[in-house]
Formats: sequence, structure tokens, C-alpha cells
Amino acid sequence: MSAAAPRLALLGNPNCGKTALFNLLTGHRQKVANYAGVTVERKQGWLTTPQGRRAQLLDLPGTYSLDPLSQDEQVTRDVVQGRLAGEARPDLLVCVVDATHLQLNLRLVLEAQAQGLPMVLVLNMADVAQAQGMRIDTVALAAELGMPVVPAVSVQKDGARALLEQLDALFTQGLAAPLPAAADAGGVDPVALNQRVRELLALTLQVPAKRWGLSDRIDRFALHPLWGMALLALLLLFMFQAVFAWAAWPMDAIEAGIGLMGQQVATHMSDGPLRSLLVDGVIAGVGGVLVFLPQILILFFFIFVLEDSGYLPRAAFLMDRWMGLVGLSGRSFIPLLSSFACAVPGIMATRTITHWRDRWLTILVAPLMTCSARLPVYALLIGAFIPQRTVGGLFNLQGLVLFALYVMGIVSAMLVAYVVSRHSGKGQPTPLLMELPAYRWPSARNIARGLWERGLIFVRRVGGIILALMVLLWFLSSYPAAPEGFTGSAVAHSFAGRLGGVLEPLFAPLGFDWRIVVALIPAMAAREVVVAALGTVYALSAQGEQVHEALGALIAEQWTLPTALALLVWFVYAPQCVAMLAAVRRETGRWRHALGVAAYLFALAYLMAWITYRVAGAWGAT
Ligand SMILES: Nc1nc2c(ncn2[C@@H]2O[C@H](COP(=O)(O)OP(=O)(O)OP(=O)(O)O)[C@@H](O)[C@H]2O)c(=O)[nH]1
Ligand SMILES: [Mg+2]
Repeated sequence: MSAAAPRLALLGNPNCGKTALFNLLTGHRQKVANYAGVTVERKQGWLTTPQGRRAQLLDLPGTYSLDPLSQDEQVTRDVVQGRLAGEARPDLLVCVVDATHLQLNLRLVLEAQAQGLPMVLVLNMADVAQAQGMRIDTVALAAELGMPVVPAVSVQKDGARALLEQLDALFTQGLAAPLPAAADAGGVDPVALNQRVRELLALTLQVPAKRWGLSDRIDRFALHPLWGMALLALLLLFMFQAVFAWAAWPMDAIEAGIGLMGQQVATHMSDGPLRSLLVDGVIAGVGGVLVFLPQILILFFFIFVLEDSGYLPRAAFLMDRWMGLVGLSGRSFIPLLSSFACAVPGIMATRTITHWRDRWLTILVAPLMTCSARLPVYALLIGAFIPQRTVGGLFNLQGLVLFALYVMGIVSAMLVAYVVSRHSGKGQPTPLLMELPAYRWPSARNIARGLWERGLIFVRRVGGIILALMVLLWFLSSYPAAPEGFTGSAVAHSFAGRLGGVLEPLFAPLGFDWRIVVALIPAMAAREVVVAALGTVYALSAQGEQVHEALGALIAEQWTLPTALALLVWFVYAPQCVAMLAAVRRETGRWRHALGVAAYLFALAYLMAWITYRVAGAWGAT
């Protein structure tokens, strides 16, 4: 790229649509959602103006002020002031404001003016402002502020045309050289700032008389201490019911397809290592995980709807009091909720938490939220051991058990937070200051795109790391081959079987036999690998009629209920996820912290699985 290409940076309050604009201009697909604090690091892309000029565009975390409170806001200040090592200051600030919240948003614009950089003001969400009957005199605003002002709708195909044309005009003119930044970023007098904002609004903004909006009416119910909680519980319960109920037929279809493929290969190939690799390693292992694609997509469908609608910060508001009781702040809610998808972005999202103590506590318990990689494990075991029964005429028992496992993770997280915060001294309770965005219909395009991407990620994982691990596991479980006349399972004679045998005594108190232990080892890389690994190990050790049975049916025959329950509980706590531990190391800067997380999770997993095994056994569930 040409070294002379101008560098543009997007600056604005949280949730004003910077990332939506960034995606529209650069064609990227960064995460956009209807709550504050979605973007926590700087992202870079390229845009092309209608006249064919290229410019570099930076997306930044949202901030209310250039006087940063949290780590993500600090990134924004550092970029704007050119404090980031190895990175020049931007040549132009593209200030984005939510046109429906000018009073709040203009403060940052005025503060940014003290930075001495050329600026453009984008009045985003122009569609919403118009629908609310607002009128903004852009000409007067531009004259008052001394910078170009353009409207934009960042979620519409051509919504940034005015901005692009304005950029062309600016580039033709030549951008002014930046002046040195004001020494003290937050040094603007807040009283004077508010006064100036009021003046500007009086001159340029016409709003219709305030009506009770739909958002307010919904919120009277959704934020009610009692009804609001009931709604939240119902929403979550419905979600887990749907994960089982809606996924049934697509899963059956995928399973049938994979079964057919296995049979075709088995009948058309001559017996030998290659056939075994394909049937037992690839098809039984990898295919076994692929079956869970529909459930993962359904889970993400709900997560996307919740994110896009604006409901999440309401849930955070409802939960704030309860989180305070265990020493967590309401700010922890969204990072913890993101951890339902995956703990890695959840741990990254803790950058929005101001106090280190609150942040560390959130990082510590984030892995206890049930991530989507555990879903295949849960679904496999629930499908095999929990009967498909209707409870109370309404709920399906499998969905209820799944819900209970999620609740178990949440309750454990709360208990751990409580114990740790009691022992690490009382922190300052930080009040939850959070904007409640207006409710919005989730955009079908956004959701479809998100699901497509999620599906691709899952299939790539299955075809990449899981496939590779399964080939390796197949090899380790097939060699050395059992000698002629060896009685018992051939797998037990292999490398993997011997290793499983050595470790078996350690896990025997939990009811795990050597096959489960063998499957737990590759699952260190990623939790859902255990499903594939069980598929491979059981396919290799299947005899006679069992050869054509699906994994679920096989384990239902061979395991006792206490073993299955203990393994389920193991995965509520399981520390097995290299990516999560690496994220803890990255965000805290210390290996010690990552090892601490691994150790406490392992201890908890072992203890809880043991208790489950003993209690279920004593209950007579054999
Ligand atoms: N109707 C409408 N919605 C918009 C517009 N721009 C963004 N949105 C929505 O506003 C919400 C916030 O958008 P984001 O792009 O994530 O906001 P952000 O400024 O990057 O937020 P942070 O990263 O948290 O600072 C999302 O739900 C978008 O779909 C717009 O012009 N019109
Ligand atoms: Mg963003």
C-alpha cells in the first residue's frame, strides 16, 4: 500500500455504531451488537472513496471521554494522541455520534477538538433520528463546530455515501497538518463543556415533544425486579428447550448421512489400516462431532438475537444486585454472558472493567460459564442417558437437564467469586453506570451472516484440529497391534490404551475407565474433542454387532448412569482448553494466573465429579 495513504480513526461513544460504519466502509466483519463495550481493541482496515482514493481506517473501542478509566478506553486515547509505540497519529478523526443522543455524544466531540487533529462529524443512526421526528440543522452545526458534518446510516448498504464524498473533498483539498495535542486530555472544564453542548443543541436541534417510547413501555416490565427476573429465566429456559427440540430432525439427517457414508466405505473397501483410519478415525470421530452443528447454530441464534435486540444490558441491570452480593460488579455481566459462546472473547471483554480486582475475579470465573464447545459433550451424554420425557406437560426432560448444567456452572461461578472476594479483602463496590440502548428488531441479515460464520468456524475446527487429533489418536490406539491370539480389546494393547491404563487409577474414583481417560487426553486441546475421541476409541474397540451402532447407543449400553453423570459434571468445570488458558495469560500478563485457573478448575472438576459419582451410586442409580 502507498505510504502516503491517509490514516483515519473512528472515535465515538460506546454503541454509537462505529464498528457498523467500519464494516460498511472496509468490508470487514467485526462484531457489532446493541450494547456498550463490544469493541475492546483497535482494528484496522482499508476503504476506497468514490474517486478511487485509498485510506486506512482504524476502529476503536468506544469511550465517553479522552480521560480513560478502563484499558479499552486507554487504547482509544493512546491512538488519538499518537502514544502507541510504532504507530503514527491518525491524519483525520472521524467522530461518530448517535444522532438520537446528541446531548451525551457531543461532549466527546468537543473534547476531541482539543487534540488538534482535523475532524469530520458523522451523525449516525440518521434513520432512527428521522423516525423519531428529530431535525438536525447540519449546516449550522458544521459552522458552529468548524468541521464538516454528514449524516449516515451504517446498517444500510449505501448509508455512508455522504461521508465518502466528504472524504474525497477533504483529500482533494489536502488535510491540515495536525497540531500538538493538548497536554491534558481530560482537562476540558466539564461545566463549560456542558454549557457549550446546550448552546449547540439550542441552535441546531428540533425534537418533538417526548412521548412514552416503546422501549420505555417494555422496560417497565423487563426491568421490574420480579417480572423482569421471571422473563429472564423464561427466556433462558426456552432457549435450552429449543436447542434440543428444534435440532432433532437436522441432527438425525446428519447422523444418517454419516452412518451411510461409514457403511459405504466399510463395504467397498477391503479390510486394512486405511479402511480403519477412514471408518474408525475420520467418520466415527469427526462425524460424531459434526452432528452437533444444528444445536450450536440454534444456541448462537439466541445469543445473536439477545445481543442485537438490546436486551443484554437490561439483564446486566437486573443481575447487578445479585452479582454485588457475591463480590462481582454488574460490569462483569456482559463478559460472563459472552463466555457462553466462548470464554476467550469473554475474558477479552473484561477490559471494560475499570478495577483490576473486579476484572481478575471475572476472568477467574469466566471459564465456568458453559461455552458452546461443551454443548456437544452435554448433548451426547444427555441424549444417551436422559430419557426423552415431557415434564409437567410442558418441558422436555433433556432440555431441563441441559438447563440445570448451565445453572450449575453459573452457581459455581457465583460461589467461587464469593469465596475469593471474601478472602481477597473488600473491594470498592463500583456502581453500574450503563446506558440502556433503545430496543431494536434484530437484523435478519446480521443474524444470518453471524450464523454462517459460526457454522464455518465449527466446520473448520472439525475439519482442522479435530480431524488432525483424530488421525493421531487413531494411530496411537491402533498400534502396536495386538499379537495373534490376544484376548481382550486390541485398543488396550496400543500406546493410547497403555497410557489410559496407567492413568486409570487416578480417575477410577470418578467412575472413568481407561477409554474415557484416553478420550480426555486429546480433549486438552479443545473440549468438544472428547466426543470425537470417544467416537474413535469406541469404534476401534467395538466388536460384532456393535460395529454399526452410533456412539450414543454404545455408551448407553456400556456405561453406568453414575459414570455418565460424573463425566457431565467433570465438563461443567473441566479446565481443558488451551485457548482459554492462553487468553488468561495474555490478559493478566502472568503465567502464574493461567496456571492458577487451570489448577483450581481441575481440583473443582475432580471433586465435583467424585461427589456426583458417589452420590449417584449411593442413590442406587447403577
Ligand atoms: N438503525 C440503525 N442502527 C445502527 C446504525 N449504526 C449502528 N446500528 C446498530 O447499533 C448497534 C451498535 O453498533 P456498533 O457498531 O456495535 O457500535 P460501536 O460504536 O462499535 O460500539 P462499541 O464497540 O461498544 O463502542 C448495533 O446493534 C448496530 O446494528 C444506524 O445507522 N442505524
Ligand atoms: Mg465497536
